[in-house]
Amino acid sequence: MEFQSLIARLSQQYNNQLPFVVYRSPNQSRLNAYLQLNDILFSVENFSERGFVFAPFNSEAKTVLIPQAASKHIVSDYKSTNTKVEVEVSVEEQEDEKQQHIQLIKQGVEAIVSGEFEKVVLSRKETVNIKSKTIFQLFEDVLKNYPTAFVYLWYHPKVGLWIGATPETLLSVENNRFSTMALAGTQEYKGNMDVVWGQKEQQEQQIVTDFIVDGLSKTVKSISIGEVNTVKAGNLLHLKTKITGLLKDDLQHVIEILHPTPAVCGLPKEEAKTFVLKHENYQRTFYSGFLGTLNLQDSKTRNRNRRNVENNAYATVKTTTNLYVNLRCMEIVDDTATVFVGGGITKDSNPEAEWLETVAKAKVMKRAILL
Ligand SMILES: C=C(O[C@H]1C=CC=C(C(=O)O)[C@@H]1O)C(=O)O
Repeated sequence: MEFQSLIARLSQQYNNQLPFVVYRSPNQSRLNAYLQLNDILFSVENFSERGFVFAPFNSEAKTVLIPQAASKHIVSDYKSTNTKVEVEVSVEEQEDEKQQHIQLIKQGVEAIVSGEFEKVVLSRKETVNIKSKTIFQLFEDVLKNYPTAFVYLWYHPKVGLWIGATPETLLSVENNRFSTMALAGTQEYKGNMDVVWGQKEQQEQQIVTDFIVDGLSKTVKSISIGEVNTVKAGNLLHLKTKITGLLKDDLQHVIEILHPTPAVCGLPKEEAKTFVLKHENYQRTFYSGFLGTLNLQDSKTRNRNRRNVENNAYATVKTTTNLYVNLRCMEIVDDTATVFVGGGITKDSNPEAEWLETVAKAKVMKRAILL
Protein backbone atom coordinates (compact mmCIF):
# COMPACT_ATOMS: atom_id res chain seq x y z
CA MET A 1 0.00 0.00 0.00
CA GLU A 2 1.19 3.56 -0.72
CA PHE A 3 2.40 5.52 2.31
CA GLN A 4 -0.32 8.18 1.95
CA SER A 5 -3.02 5.49 1.68
CA LEU A 6 -1.69 3.86 4.84
CA ILE A 7 -1.83 7.20 6.66
CA ALA A 8 -5.41 7.73 5.44
CA ARG A 9 -6.33 4.25 6.70
CA LEU A 10 -4.68 4.92 10.07
CA SER A 11 -6.41 8.32 10.42
CA GLN A 12 -9.71 6.56 9.91
CA GLN A 13 -8.77 3.99 12.58
CA TYR A 14 -7.76 6.80 14.97
CA ASN A 15 -10.99 8.76 14.33
CA ASN A 16 -12.95 5.58 15.06
CA GLN A 17 -10.98 5.28 18.31
CA LEU A 18 -9.63 1.86 17.48
CA PRO A 19 -6.16 0.67 18.58
CA PHE A 20 -3.26 0.48 16.15
CA VAL A 21 0.49 0.54 15.85
CA VAL A 22 2.66 1.52 12.92
CA TYR A 23 6.42 1.04 13.04
CA ARG A 24 9.61 0.91 11.03
CA SER A 25 12.60 -1.20 12.08
CA PRO A 26 16.09 0.34 12.14
CA ASN A 27 17.65 1.01 8.71
CA GLN A 28 14.58 -0.20 6.79
CA SER A 29 12.11 1.52 4.54
CA ARG A 30 9.27 -0.94 5.19
CA LEU A 31 6.47 0.14 7.47
CA ASN A 32 4.25 -2.37 9.24
CA ALA A 33 0.90 -1.50 10.75
CA TYR A 34 -1.45 -3.57 12.89
CA LEU A 35 -4.98 -2.21 13.10
CA GLN A 36 -7.04 -3.85 15.82
CA LEU A 37 -10.58 -4.74 14.78
CA ASN A 38 -12.18 -3.85 18.15
CA ASP A 39 -11.29 -1.63 21.11
CA ILE A 40 -10.68 -4.37 23.69
CA LEU A 41 -7.71 -3.79 25.98
CA PHE A 42 -5.86 -7.11 25.59
CA SER A 43 -2.92 -7.90 27.82
CA VAL A 44 -0.06 -10.38 27.78
CA GLU A 45 -0.35 -13.40 30.11
CA ASN A 46 2.89 -15.30 29.54
CA PHE A 47 4.63 -14.00 26.39
CA SER A 48 3.55 -16.99 24.31
CA GLU A 49 1.05 -14.69 22.54
CA ARG A 50 1.50 -13.33 19.02
CA GLY A 51 1.18 -9.66 18.24
CA PHE A 52 2.58 -6.28 19.17
CA VAL A 53 3.30 -5.64 22.85
CA PHE A 54 3.55 -2.36 24.76
CA ALA A 55 4.96 -2.84 28.25
CA PRO A 56 5.31 -0.33 31.09
CA PHE A 57 8.51 0.34 33.07
CA ASN A 58 6.99 -1.21 36.16
CA SER A 59 6.60 -4.90 35.32
CA GLU A 60 3.91 -5.23 37.99
CA ALA A 61 1.58 -3.32 35.67
CA LYS A 62 0.04 -5.03 32.63
CA THR A 63 1.66 -5.34 29.20
CA VAL A 64 -0.78 -4.31 26.47
CA LEU A 65 -1.14 -6.55 23.42
CA ILE A 66 -2.47 -5.86 19.94
CA PRO A 67 -3.08 -9.49 19.02
CA GLN A 68 -2.09 -10.53 15.53
CA ALA A 69 -5.29 -12.57 15.23
CA ALA A 70 -7.52 -9.60 16.14
CA SER A 71 -5.95 -7.10 13.79
CA LYS A 72 -5.41 -6.30 10.15
CA HIS A 73 -1.80 -6.17 9.01
CA ILE A 74 -0.82 -3.56 6.42
CA VAL A 75 2.61 -3.13 4.88
CA SER A 76 3.87 0.03 3.24
CA ASP A 77 7.11 1.68 2.25
CA TYR A 78 8.46 4.96 3.51
CA LYS A 79 10.98 6.46 1.16
CA SER A 80 12.71 9.30 2.86
CA THR A 81 13.21 12.11 0.40
CA ASN A 82 16.56 12.56 2.05
CA THR A 83 15.84 16.16 2.82
CA LYS A 84 16.82 15.89 6.42
CA VAL A 85 16.22 19.30 7.84
CA GLU A 86 18.34 20.46 10.73
CA VAL A 87 16.43 22.57 13.17
CA GLU A 88 18.02 24.37 16.04
CA VAL A 89 16.22 23.54 19.23
CA SER A 90 16.53 26.48 21.53
CA VAL A 91 16.35 25.58 25.15
CA GLU A 92 14.33 28.03 27.18
CA GLU A 93 15.25 28.61 30.76
CA GLN A 94 13.94 25.77 32.85
CA GLU A 95 15.35 26.87 36.19
CA ASP A 96 12.74 25.13 38.40
CA GLU A 97 12.90 21.85 36.48
CA LYS A 98 16.68 22.05 36.50
CA GLN A 99 16.94 22.54 40.25
CA GLN A 100 14.41 19.77 40.87
CA HIS A 101 16.30 17.32 38.65
CA ILE A 102 19.68 18.25 40.11
CA GLN A 103 18.23 17.65 43.58
CA LEU A 104 17.03 14.19 42.48
CA ILE A 105 20.46 13.34 41.07
CA LYS A 106 22.17 14.45 44.29
CA GLN A 107 19.83 12.14 46.24
CA GLY A 108 20.75 9.32 43.86
CA VAL A 109 24.50 9.91 44.26
CA GLU A 110 24.10 10.02 48.07
CA ALA A 111 22.25 6.70 48.05
CA ILE A 112 25.06 5.18 45.94
CA VAL A 113 27.78 6.56 48.21
CA SER A 114 25.95 5.21 51.27
CA GLY A 115 25.91 1.76 49.63
CA GLU A 116 22.18 1.39 48.78
CA PHE A 117 23.00 0.45 45.17
CA GLU A 118 25.67 0.88 42.49
CA LYS A 119 23.79 2.62 39.70
CA VAL A 120 20.38 4.23 39.23
CA VAL A 121 18.76 5.78 36.13
CA LEU A 122 16.87 8.94 37.00
CA SER A 123 14.47 10.65 34.66
CA ARG A 124 12.09 13.53 34.19
CA LYS A 125 9.43 14.68 31.75
CA GLU A 126 8.97 17.87 29.79
CA THR A 127 5.92 19.18 27.97
CA VAL A 128 6.04 20.74 24.51
CA ASN A 129 3.26 22.19 22.36
CA ILE A 130 3.01 20.25 19.10
CA LYS A 131 1.63 23.33 17.35
CA SER A 132 -0.64 22.63 14.42
CA LYS A 133 0.85 19.26 13.45
CA THR A 134 -1.28 16.17 13.25
CA ILE A 135 0.05 13.04 14.97
CA PHE A 136 0.68 11.56 11.53
CA GLN A 137 2.77 14.56 10.40
CA LEU A 138 4.69 14.24 13.63
CA PHE A 139 5.24 10.52 13.02
CA GLU A 140 6.49 11.26 9.51
CA ASP A 141 8.93 13.87 10.82
CA VAL A 142 10.29 11.33 13.32
CA LEU A 143 10.62 8.74 10.51
CA LYS A 144 12.45 11.27 8.35
CA ASN A 145 14.89 12.30 11.08
CA TYR A 146 15.83 8.97 12.61
CA PRO A 147 16.42 6.31 9.90
CA THR A 148 18.58 4.15 12.17
CA ALA A 149 16.08 4.01 15.06
CA PHE A 150 13.04 1.84 15.69
CA VAL A 151 10.35 4.44 14.99
CA TYR A 152 6.74 3.90 16.04
CA LEU A 153 3.35 5.43 16.61
CA TRP A 154 1.16 3.44 19.02
CA TYR A 155 -2.43 4.17 20.01
CA HIS A 156 -5.02 2.59 22.23
CA PRO A 157 -8.14 4.60 23.18
CA LYS A 158 -8.00 3.18 26.71
CA VAL A 159 -4.28 3.86 27.22
CA GLY A 160 -3.09 6.79 25.09
CA LEU A 161 -0.91 7.71 22.16
CA TRP A 162 2.89 7.39 22.04
CA ILE A 163 5.52 8.18 19.43
CA GLY A 164 9.21 7.33 19.69
CA ALA A 165 12.51 6.66 17.95
CA THR A 166 14.49 4.30 20.12
CA PRO A 167 18.08 3.20 19.56
CA GLU A 168 17.92 0.33 22.06
CA THR A 169 17.02 -3.31 21.42
CA LEU A 170 15.77 -5.17 24.48
CA LEU A 171 15.65 -8.57 22.80
CA SER A 172 15.54 -9.95 19.26
CA VAL A 173 14.83 -13.63 18.76
CA GLU A 174 14.69 -15.66 15.56
CA ASN A 175 13.69 -19.24 16.36
CA ASN A 176 16.11 -19.80 19.28
CA ARG A 177 18.84 -17.38 18.23
CA PHE A 178 18.84 -14.19 20.31
CA SER A 179 20.51 -10.81 20.24
CA THR A 180 20.46 -8.00 22.77
CA MET A 181 22.62 -5.00 23.63
CA ALA A 182 24.10 -3.07 26.50
CA LEU A 183 23.58 0.57 25.54
CA ALA A 184 24.63 3.31 27.94
CA GLY A 185 26.93 6.30 28.30
CA THR A 186 26.05 9.45 26.39
CA GLN A 187 27.79 12.39 24.80
CA GLU A 188 26.62 14.85 22.17
CA TYR A 189 27.64 14.13 18.59
CA LYS A 190 29.81 16.95 17.30
CA GLY A 191 30.62 15.61 13.83
CA ASN A 192 33.16 13.02 14.98
CA MET A 193 32.61 9.36 15.89
CA ASP A 194 36.14 8.87 17.12
CA VAL A 195 35.61 10.22 20.60
CA VAL A 196 37.11 9.63 24.02
CA TRP A 197 34.87 8.22 26.75
CA GLY A 198 35.24 9.10 30.42
CA GLN A 199 35.56 6.51 33.14
CA LYS A 200 32.05 7.26 34.42
CA GLU A 201 30.47 6.43 31.03
CA GLN A 202 32.60 3.31 30.57
CA GLN A 203 31.65 2.07 34.01
CA GLU A 204 27.92 2.77 33.62
CA GLN A 205 27.90 0.84 30.34
CA GLN A 206 29.98 -2.05 31.73
CA ILE A 207 27.40 -2.42 34.52
CA VAL A 208 24.73 -3.00 31.87
CA THR A 209 26.86 -5.56 29.97
CA ASP A 210 27.71 -7.47 33.17
CA PHE A 211 24.07 -7.50 34.29
CA ILE A 212 22.86 -8.91 30.96
CA VAL A 213 25.63 -11.50 30.70
CA ASP A 214 25.30 -12.64 34.35
CA GLY A 215 21.52 -12.88 34.10
CA LEU A 216 21.37 -14.66 30.76
CA SER A 217 24.33 -17.01 31.32
CA LYS A 218 22.26 -18.89 33.91
CA THR A 219 19.52 -19.64 31.46
CA VAL A 220 20.74 -19.68 27.84
CA LYS A 221 22.43 -22.45 25.85
CA SER A 222 25.27 -20.23 24.66
CA ILE A 223 26.25 -16.58 24.84
CA SER A 224 28.88 -14.41 23.18
CA ILE A 225 29.81 -10.82 23.91
CA GLY A 226 30.90 -8.38 21.23
CA GLU A 227 33.25 -5.44 21.51
CA VAL A 228 32.32 -2.08 22.96
CA ASN A 229 31.56 0.35 20.12
CA THR A 230 30.55 3.97 19.81
CA VAL A 231 27.18 4.31 18.08
CA LYS A 232 25.24 7.35 16.92
CA ALA A 233 21.57 7.85 17.78
CA GLY A 234 20.25 11.17 16.46
CA ASN A 235 22.38 13.94 17.96
CA LEU A 236 23.86 11.60 20.56
CA LEU A 237 26.61 9.02 20.87
CA HIS A 238 26.41 5.98 23.12
CA LEU A 239 28.57 3.02 24.05
CA LYS A 240 27.16 -0.29 22.86
CA THR A 241 28.05 -3.96 23.31
CA LYS A 242 26.18 -6.56 21.29
CA ILE A 243 25.34 -9.81 23.09
CA THR A 244 24.17 -12.82 21.10
CA GLY A 245 23.57 -16.54 21.57
CA LEU A 246 21.10 -19.40 21.69
CA LEU A 247 18.12 -19.58 24.01
CA LYS A 248 16.77 -22.68 25.67
CA ASP A 249 14.28 -21.09 28.03
CA ASP A 250 10.87 -19.60 27.39
CA LEU A 251 10.64 -15.95 26.39
CA GLN A 252 8.83 -14.90 29.55
CA HIS A 253 11.73 -15.94 31.75
CA VAL A 254 14.30 -14.21 29.53
CA ILE A 255 12.28 -10.97 29.47
CA GLU A 256 11.88 -11.11 33.26
CA ILE A 257 15.65 -11.36 33.58
CA LEU A 258 16.33 -8.47 31.21
CA HIS A 259 13.64 -5.92 31.96
CA PRO A 260 14.31 -3.35 33.27
CA THR A 261 18.04 -3.41 32.52
CA PRO A 262 20.47 -1.06 34.33
CA ALA A 263 20.34 1.10 31.15
CA VAL A 264 16.94 2.34 32.36
CA CYS A 265 16.68 1.27 36.00
CA GLY A 266 19.88 0.48 37.88
CA LEU A 267 21.85 -2.15 39.76
CA PRO A 268 20.88 -4.08 41.80
CA LYS A 269 17.58 -4.02 39.94
CA GLU A 270 15.11 -4.15 42.84
CA GLU A 271 16.85 -1.57 45.04
CA ALA A 272 17.25 0.84 42.13
CA LYS A 273 13.64 0.31 41.06
CA THR A 274 12.35 1.04 44.56
CA PHE A 275 14.39 4.28 44.56
CA VAL A 276 13.05 5.30 41.13
CA LEU A 277 9.43 4.63 42.06
CA LYS A 278 9.80 6.49 45.36
CA HIS A 279 11.88 9.51 44.38
CA GLU A 280 11.08 10.47 40.79
CA ASN A 281 8.12 12.77 41.27
CA TYR A 282 6.08 11.49 38.35
CA GLN A 283 4.95 8.17 36.86
CA ARG A 284 7.07 6.82 34.00
CA THR A 285 4.18 4.65 32.75
CA PHE A 286 5.45 3.37 29.37
CA TYR A 287 8.69 5.37 29.16
CA SER A 288 11.59 2.93 29.66
CA GLY A 289 9.20 0.02 29.26
CA PHE A 290 9.51 -1.99 26.05
CA LEU A 291 7.58 -2.52 22.85
CA GLY A 292 7.63 -4.53 19.68
CA THR A 293 6.57 -7.67 17.93
CA LEU A 294 6.12 -10.93 19.79
CA ASN A 295 6.29 -14.43 18.28
CA LEU A 296 5.36 -13.37 14.76
CA GLN A 297 5.54 -16.11 12.18
CA ASP A 298 7.03 -15.56 8.83
CA SER A 299 6.68 -18.40 6.38
CA LYS A 300 8.63 -18.51 3.16
CA THR A 301 8.23 -21.00 0.38
CA ARG A 302 11.48 -21.85 -1.33
CA ASN A 303 12.53 -24.19 -4.09
CA ARG A 304 15.30 -26.66 -3.41
CA ASN A 305 16.02 -26.99 -7.08
CA ARG A 306 15.18 -24.32 -9.57
CA ARG A 307 14.83 -26.84 -12.43
CA ASN A 308 12.22 -28.93 -10.71
CA VAL A 309 9.94 -26.32 -9.26
CA GLU A 310 6.81 -28.40 -8.77
CA ASN A 311 8.15 -31.16 -6.59
CA ASN A 312 10.69 -29.36 -4.58
CA ALA A 313 8.88 -26.47 -2.95
CA TYR A 314 9.22 -26.45 0.82
CA ALA A 315 8.21 -23.97 3.48
CA THR A 316 10.33 -22.66 6.30
CA VAL A 317 8.63 -20.99 9.23
CA LYS A 318 10.52 -18.47 11.27
CA THR A 319 9.23 -17.22 14.60
CA THR A 320 10.56 -13.79 15.41
CA THR A 321 10.37 -11.42 18.34
CA ASN A 322 11.79 -7.90 18.16
CA LEU A 323 11.49 -5.88 21.34
CA TYR A 324 12.89 -2.38 21.91
CA VAL A 325 13.31 -0.28 25.02
CA ASN A 326 10.91 2.67 24.96
CA LEU A 327 13.38 5.59 24.96
CA ARG A 328 13.46 8.92 23.10
CA CYS A 329 9.69 8.90 23.21
CA MET A 330 6.70 11.10 23.95
CA GLU A 331 3.09 10.74 24.95
CA ILE A 332 0.62 12.95 23.08
CA VAL A 333 -2.56 14.29 24.65
CA ASP A 334 -4.46 16.82 22.50
CA ASP A 335 -1.82 19.31 21.32
CA THR A 336 0.70 18.61 24.07
CA ALA A 337 3.62 16.21 23.87
CA THR A 338 5.21 14.95 27.06
CA VAL A 339 8.82 14.04 26.35
CA PHE A 340 10.58 11.58 28.69
CA VAL A 341 14.33 11.63 29.35
CA GLY A 342 16.71 10.06 31.82
CA GLY A 343 20.31 9.17 32.45
CA GLY A 344 22.46 6.72 34.34
CA ILE A 345 23.78 7.93 37.70
CA THR A 346 26.87 6.49 39.35
CA LYS A 347 29.02 7.67 42.27
CA ASP A 348 31.01 9.80 39.78
CA SER A 349 28.01 11.67 38.35
CA ASN A 350 28.19 15.43 38.08
CA PRO A 351 24.60 16.69 38.62
CA GLU A 352 24.94 19.68 36.26
CA ALA A 353 26.33 17.43 33.47
CA GLU A 354 23.54 14.88 34.06
CA TRP A 355 20.97 17.67 33.71
CA LEU A 356 22.54 18.75 30.41
CA GLU A 357 22.46 15.15 29.21
CA THR A 358 18.68 15.07 29.69
CA VAL A 359 18.41 18.42 27.87
CA ALA A 360 20.31 16.90 24.92
CA LYS A 361 18.14 13.77 24.98
CA ALA A 362 14.95 15.86 25.00
CA LYS A 363 16.08 17.45 21.73
CA VAL A 364 15.61 14.11 19.92
CA MET A 365 11.80 14.39 20.03
CA LYS A 366 11.75 18.23 20.10
CA ARG A 367 13.61 18.36 16.80
CA ALA A 368 10.80 16.40 15.12
CA ILE A 369 8.15 18.52 16.83
CA LEU A 370 9.76 21.76 15.66
CA LEU A 371 10.53 20.58 12.14
C1 LIG B 1 17.47 6.35 29.89
C2 LIG B 1 17.80 6.83 28.70
O1 LIG B 1 18.89 6.39 27.98
C3 LIG B 1 19.60 5.21 28.32
C4 LIG B 1 20.17 4.67 27.08
C5 LIG B 1 21.38 5.11 26.58
C6 LIG B 1 22.19 5.93 27.37
C7 LIG B 1 21.88 6.19 28.67
C8 LIG B 1 22.75 7.02 29.52
O2 LIG B 1 23.83 7.44 29.07
O3 LIG B 1 22.39 7.33 30.66
C9 LIG B 1 20.69 5.57 29.32
O4 LIG B 1 21.14 4.43 29.98
C10 LIG B 1 16.99 7.85 28.04
O5 LIG B 1 17.30 8.20 26.90
O6 LIG B 1 15.99 8.34 28.62
